[in-house]
Amino acid sequence: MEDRQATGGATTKVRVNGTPAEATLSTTTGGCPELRWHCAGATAERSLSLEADVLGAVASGKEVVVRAFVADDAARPPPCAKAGGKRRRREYVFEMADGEGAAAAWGGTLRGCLDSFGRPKRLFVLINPYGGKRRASKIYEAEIKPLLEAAGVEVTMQETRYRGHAREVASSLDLARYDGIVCVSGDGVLVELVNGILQRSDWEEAIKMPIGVVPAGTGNGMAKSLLHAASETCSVSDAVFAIIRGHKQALDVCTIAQGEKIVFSVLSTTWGLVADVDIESEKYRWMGSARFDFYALVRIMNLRRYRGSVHFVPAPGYEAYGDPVKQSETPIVEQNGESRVCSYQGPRAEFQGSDWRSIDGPFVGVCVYNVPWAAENAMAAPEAKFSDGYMDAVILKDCPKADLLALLLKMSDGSYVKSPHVTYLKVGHFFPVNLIINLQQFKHRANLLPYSGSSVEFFLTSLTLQVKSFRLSPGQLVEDPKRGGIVDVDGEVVARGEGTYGMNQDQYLMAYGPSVQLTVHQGLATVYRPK
Ligand SMILES: Nc1ncnc2c1ncn2[C@@H]1O[C@H](COP(=O)(O)OP(=O)(O)OP(=O)(O)O)[C@@H](O)[C@H]1O
Repeated sequence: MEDRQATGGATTKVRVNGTPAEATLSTTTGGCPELRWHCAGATAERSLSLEADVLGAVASGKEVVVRAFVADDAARPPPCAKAGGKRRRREYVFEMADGEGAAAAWGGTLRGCLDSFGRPKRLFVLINPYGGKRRASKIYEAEIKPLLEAAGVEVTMQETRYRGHAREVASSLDLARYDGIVCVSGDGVLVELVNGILQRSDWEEAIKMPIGVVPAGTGNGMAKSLLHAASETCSVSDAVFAIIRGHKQALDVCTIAQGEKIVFSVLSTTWGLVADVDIESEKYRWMGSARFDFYALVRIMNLRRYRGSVHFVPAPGYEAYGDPVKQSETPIVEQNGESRVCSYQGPRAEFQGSDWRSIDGPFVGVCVYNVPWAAENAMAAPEAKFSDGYMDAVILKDCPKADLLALLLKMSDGSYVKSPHVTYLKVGHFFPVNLIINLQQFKHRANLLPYSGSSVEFFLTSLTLQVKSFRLSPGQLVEDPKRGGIVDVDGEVVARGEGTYGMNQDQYLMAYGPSVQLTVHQGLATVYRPK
């Protein structure tokens, strides 16, 4: 009888938080299990979707405690009503009129249901206490830990102690002990994590580990992109709830290589205005995310234009952009990672025979994006998709300052890409497997490009060897030919020219000059998404 009630949706007498009610636990309603109850004297029925509203449940004696995370406490029509607004934790205590046996049956059914959703049970949580306004540890204690505890998730927590620590941890973590890894940070720790995983000898298995991002940094572009795509707010609690629910999303990973030097990217590669703002605004970190707006204004008022050119193989539908490149000038690039077999080296790619197009500078900036949001308040690439195997390129040529200021104001909803000053395209092409790319030959050709003593090249490939390519040949400032720019990958400087801010502070991974090759591996990584 009790079992039938639990699984078949029959109604049973209960007290809900002390109020007499009739309740139904239905696990069969259109594949969307739910808990409904009608309190005596109430006009409306209440309901909880186990998948979308419930964190966890425990039975004890005659009671079943259901821990929920819901938008409001008002009645919502079943089944599986969509919650809206800010979610809060609620606890509902169901005291079963039929006693302990009924409570145990409900408890078992609820746990069985929640288990069937494939939610993570053991998480490794990385916290960057230095990121953003340096509040990540407090946010963890106040907002994240209580939600994970309510969901019964076993947590191993580690604070990052220095730059590069997340990468080190990811490169040696015993992944068999966890169902997922969570970054409580900005995008920087996420990128380090992906890089650390891909440098492991077991990278092929390791990169399947789902990664969660909780916004606690300055930029938070990945968290915003994931939450916005599901019409959720970019809040800590919504991000944590998404991780608890355990839905997954494939994510493209770009490999950027210069000879033996390799870095992996999940967000963006930028050169010119955006890179300058990202890197040079570091000195205003205390402002929080306002530093980007403030410093963008400074840079627009003192606008820099960079000589250079871009070459690309357009995705279907974007073939009309730029000028055709003669077949004889098409770059041929070689990639040979076979000598280094112990970590991920990026997919093989070939671009021979592609219909290359080109755009010549000077440029205010050139950006290539993997996800729509570059930061919480900047929708840089509105058409970008998480795992389409394409990169979205935004090219900004010379533009009056007043128009640039207007564009800045339109960054928040992505409408800036409609400006006549902005060229927005997807770059891509399809190629067969097993290709050989002659990097040396390409380097030679790069020297023939206008303005380019230097050349940076991006090649984008998918797992199924859909190949997309974009070549950037960054040159010197128009206003100061002795001064170069910055090539920024996911917020880190990978190459910088002479005379740039912060020059000589660090060893940079790549030289501002020789070719860099970028490939996209379609859907290589996995992230938690809201639904
Ligand atoms: N304890 C620490 N001390 C100093 N730096 C750290 C520490 N832990 C992590 N980092 C570094 O902080 C950098 C920024 O991290 P994160 O992205 O989480 O924050 P953020 O505020 O969004 O930063 P950014 O604005 O650079 O994106 C990362 O490159 C990371 O390596």
